[in-house]
Amino acid sequence: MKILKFGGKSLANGKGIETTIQIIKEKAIRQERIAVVLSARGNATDELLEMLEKAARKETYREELTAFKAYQSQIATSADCLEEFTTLENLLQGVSLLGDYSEKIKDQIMSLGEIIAAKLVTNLLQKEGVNAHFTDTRSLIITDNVFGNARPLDLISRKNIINHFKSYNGTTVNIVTGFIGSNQNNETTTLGRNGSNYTAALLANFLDAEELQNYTHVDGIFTANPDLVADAKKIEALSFNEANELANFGAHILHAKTIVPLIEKNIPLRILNTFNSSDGGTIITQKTTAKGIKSISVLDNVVLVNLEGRGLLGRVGVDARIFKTLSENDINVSIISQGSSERGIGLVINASEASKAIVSLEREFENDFYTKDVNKISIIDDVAVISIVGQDLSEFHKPYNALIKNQIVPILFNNTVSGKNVSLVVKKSQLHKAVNVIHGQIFGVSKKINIAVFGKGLVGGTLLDQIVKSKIAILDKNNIKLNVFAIADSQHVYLNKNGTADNWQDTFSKEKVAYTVQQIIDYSKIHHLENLIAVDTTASKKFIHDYIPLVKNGFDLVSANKVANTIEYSFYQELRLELKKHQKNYLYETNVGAGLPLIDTIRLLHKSGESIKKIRGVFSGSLSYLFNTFSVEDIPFSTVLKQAEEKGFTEPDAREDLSGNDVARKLLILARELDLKHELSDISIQNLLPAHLQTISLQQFKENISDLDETFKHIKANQQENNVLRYVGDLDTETKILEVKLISVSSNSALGQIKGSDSIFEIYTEAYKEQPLVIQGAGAGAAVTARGVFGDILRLTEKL
Ligand SMILES: NC(=O)C1=CN([C@@H]2O[C@H](COP(=O)(O)OP(=O)(O)OC[C@H]3O[C@@H](n4cnc5c(N)ncnc54)[C@H](OP(=O)(O)O)[C@@H]3O)[C@@H](O)[C@H]2O)C=CC1
Ligand SMILES: N[C@@H](CC=O)C(=O)O
Repeated sequence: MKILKFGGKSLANGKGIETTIQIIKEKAIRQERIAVVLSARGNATDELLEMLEKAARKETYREELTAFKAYQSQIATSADCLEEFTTLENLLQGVSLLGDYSEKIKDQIMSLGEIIAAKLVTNLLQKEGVNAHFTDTRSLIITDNVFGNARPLDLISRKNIINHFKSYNGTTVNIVTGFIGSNQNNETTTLGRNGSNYTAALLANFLDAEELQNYTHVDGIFTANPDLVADAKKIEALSFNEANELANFGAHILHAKTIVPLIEKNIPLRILNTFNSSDGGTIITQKTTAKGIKSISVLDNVVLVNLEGRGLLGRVGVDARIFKTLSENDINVSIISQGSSERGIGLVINASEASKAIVSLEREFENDFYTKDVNKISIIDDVAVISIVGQDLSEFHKPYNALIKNQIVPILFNNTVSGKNVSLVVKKSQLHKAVNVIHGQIFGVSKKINIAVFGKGLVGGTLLDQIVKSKIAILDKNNIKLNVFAIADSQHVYLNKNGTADNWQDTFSKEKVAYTVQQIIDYSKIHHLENLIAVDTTASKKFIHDYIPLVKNGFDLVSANKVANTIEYSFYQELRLELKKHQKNYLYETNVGAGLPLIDTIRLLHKSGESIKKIRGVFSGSLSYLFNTFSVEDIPFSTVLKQAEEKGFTEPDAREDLSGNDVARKLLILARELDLKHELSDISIQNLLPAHLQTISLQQFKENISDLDETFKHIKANQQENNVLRYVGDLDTETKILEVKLISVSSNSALGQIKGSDSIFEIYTEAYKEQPLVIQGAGAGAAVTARGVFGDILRLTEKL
């Protein structure tokens, strides 16, 4: 025989009840031997409780009662539930008159949900030609007198069930009320939390069933709650021991008491989805998988009780008093944590028992308050427990580090000595994000990186296209899901927590909204986005002031914008202090040499103690292109400048290049990498712009760029033969002189031979004294720069 158990959602009006009837009917037609245990339908249990509470408060419950009756009789009007409805009315009336109720009355009312469900389903099945028999467990499962959480008396209940199933056998399908029983005085009792599952497990045990099939509204047991973790995966099989661990830590389908009767007789439990009959569900047996399973479960209706006191140190019996008090008040403790200093103890209990716990503990420790041995008993109520079942401490550093990187600092953590289980208490507001971070780390399903791109111009736009093109390959190869949740320009943002579409330009123009950076930060919080990166592909002097707020709110930074590294040194320092404080990273490899690996190389040499004496070369890709081309071709300077702009080599305002400012910024960035505390004003800069072009608007400048032609024609003509023009930077760490200027060099020299938009950096160090270390290559351009920014993002993903 198989025991089938259907939960409330499977029995709700509409698709639920229709599918359930179909499943039972098909099995009956195939002459499978089955018995069916039912919960109350839909939200009946909650509705009954609500009506009871209202009646006890002497409030009207009429509307709810009418709705309850209408809902319950909607599917089978001919079914005779009149008796139950009348009983319900009478009981509620009595409670309303008294303004109170006993646990006994409560059990009578709560039992009606299951009785009505079993009567209606029996009726529907009979109409379909199934030989269904309504089986009221109040006459079979005999319990003790603990109303609300009654314990079945094994021998008599077993005998009753066996006898009943002997009488009603063959083609009979017994439709059994879950959750309820009666005491030896024939008074209705209920079996407490998970009561219907418990009834099904008892039946399976008493009848030596070959399997218990628990029909729910989910496909089985998952690696985490799919409502919280989109990447959660179904677990195909697990052992009773593992199920027990999960049961203890929030997997509601698997209450420990429902597993014990199955373990006793080695009866497999299969969790199935009524609404997805093709899925095989999760099977739970004695067999342990070689690797062991891992699953994350959550308890979010808990509080943390904290008992603190200096006088607790070394005192014998304090813990015993705490637990005695709690147990006398029927309060279950799920997690305990005590420091070796013994100055405090933290306990996790059910939220509903918080007040009771505080009152009873305060009473117990009343004298200790006077003697000041105990100074505080407090409750932290906005907490949740995340348990990683199947996890021991040997690999716990991975999820733990990931939590810290995401600014989630667990309030408490605890592991089991035997078995594998680590539990963390976190703030409830951080629960969603924390579960996703842990899940990503443990299952390596894919690490989701949530990216906000500020600046969607030449570089930012190219970066977004590169991400669109490569994200699937990165997911396949590196298990990293790049999720661009925000794209912003100076005025608008397009936000989507699930990532922007591949045609991001269209979506941006259709769905953009005005924004502040704080709103983007808030959005990331509301949607619990983890592993946050803010990418700055603007040239904005304003946006860099949002770096610190972003860092404080959990963002790592990647920037192509040089401004943050080149404004006053005090900001440079402050930013780094905040980064350190919040354990965040800031990568800006493209600040000097676009996609060339320059900053990393300099940093590595410097860190390793190699003394860098001098860095010189052509730092600017755009100026390189300008002078490489202008020196060898007979065309006006303004024409080459336009070409450089069109090729994306220049700054958004090319005067940043021609003024020498951009090269100076690069020099300053390198100097600061070498711990020189220079300011931009310390650099000697040769400005190539005539005064009248410096102060006009960008538009006016573009209209007047031919004003540059005569000057540069003259400079070019006044060189020695075979010489070419190069705009160079020179950083001398010994003299501490930093200068950028236009020079004329032999076309045969190293500087004279560079082509296109190539930058060249000659690095002179202790080891590279005579022959410098040379890094050369494209020093500007949207594609190489975006690739460099992308490289920084990927480098960060390894750290997250
Ligand atoms: N080109 C190259 O070879 C290299 C460039 N870089 C750097 O890359 C950066 C981007 O250059 P590029 O793409 O050419 O510039 P663009 O002018 O093409 O694009 C700049 C983008 O930034 C946006 N923006 C401006 N201010 C803000 C703000 N406060 N908040 C959000 N977005 C803002 C602009 O929006 P809006 O249109 O609304 O103004 C625009 O979308 C620069 O800092 C540059 O120095 C670095 C290395 C090499
Ligand atoms: N305008 C800059 C672009 C990169 O920083 C340059 O030409 O190097």
